[in-house]
Amino acid sequence: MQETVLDRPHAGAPRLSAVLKDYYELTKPRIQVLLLITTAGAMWIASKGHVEPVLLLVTLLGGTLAASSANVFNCLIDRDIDLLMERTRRRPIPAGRIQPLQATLFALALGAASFVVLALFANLFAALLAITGIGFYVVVYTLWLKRTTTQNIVIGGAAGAIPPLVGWAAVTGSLDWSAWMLFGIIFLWTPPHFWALAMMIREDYRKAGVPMLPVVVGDEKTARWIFWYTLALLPVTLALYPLGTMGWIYLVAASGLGAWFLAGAARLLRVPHERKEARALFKRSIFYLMLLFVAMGIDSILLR
Ligand code: HEM
Ligand SMILES: CC(C)=CCC/C(C)=C/CC/C(C)=C/COP(=O)(O)OP(=O)(O)O
Repeated sequence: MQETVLDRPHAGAPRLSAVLKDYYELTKPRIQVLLLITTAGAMWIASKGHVEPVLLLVTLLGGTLAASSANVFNCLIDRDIDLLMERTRRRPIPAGRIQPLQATLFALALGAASFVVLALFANLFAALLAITGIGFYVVVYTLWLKRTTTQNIVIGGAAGAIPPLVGWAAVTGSLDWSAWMLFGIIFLWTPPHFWALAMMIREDYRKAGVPMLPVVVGDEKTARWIFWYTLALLPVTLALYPLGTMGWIYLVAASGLGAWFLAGAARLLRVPHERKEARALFKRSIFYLMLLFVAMGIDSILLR
């Protein structure tokens, strides 16, 4: 039987809660949790375990607003390819629930709010770093590299590595070697994180014409690159101990977690066509980074 408007009393005007949910969804909230953990971890290290609670809260708020702005711009620019992919076609803009103009205004407002919050309550340097993160993710990754090269996420991944710099700068007003090591950790972590996901949904990217590595070079070569990046990541994580940034608690955690992550990459190397194994590594990448930064926080609280 044909459904009528009477069957759906709110069909004409969407409920406010549904509209708010759509705007919330545009900010890609699930990714933000890990971005916040990396920002907070950096703040704990930079303050040697004594982070000021108000500064922590305003920096996390400013960081969330910045990442939200970046993600809304990404949803806006990528609405054509998002419509072609199963994973993303129900997002608010391709599904027609939010108009491009509304999304543009929302993204601009979020970016401006992040700048004001960080500049007023943390410092100008942190605010400028967050704006750089938005600019890099939107212009360098989304507008330029994503559709043109298999190295899109290697270079574009630098944007995702900026949140710990924001956290560090909020505490100290500057950046030192330790801060750049945190940047390096996320930079090297991003290819295994993302290529595992891209292997899972390679056909989606092929359909949308996005040159993600598995689409262009296949599963075997991608699994090899994942393994090499994971291997390169481990010495960088461990270097925080001899550099004196972190203590033995972190060293033990980083060694164990590193071995676990590398074992996952090695398993995928053996069965590169197994979607299940790629999914397992993608999940492992998220737990890995989360626990690594939690270990940094615990180490700085207990040993400093
Ligand atoms: C250029 C760099 C990156 C790319 C291309 C990338 C790509 C992706 C994609 C496409 C997804 C699936 C998202 C979805 O379906 O909603 C995802 C999930 C995720 N990403 Fe990344 N990512 C990058 C960097 C990062 C960074 C730096 C973090 C945090 C530190 C991060 C954290 C996450 C988390 C937590 C999820 C899982 C979300 C869920 O639970 O569904 N990603 N990533
Ligand atoms: C300091 C600051 C504001 C930094 C920005 C950090 C940031 C927003 C990182 C996000 C990384 C990410 C999820 C990329 C996915 O993009 P995609 O277009 O490949 O994903 P999609 O296919 O799910 O849209």
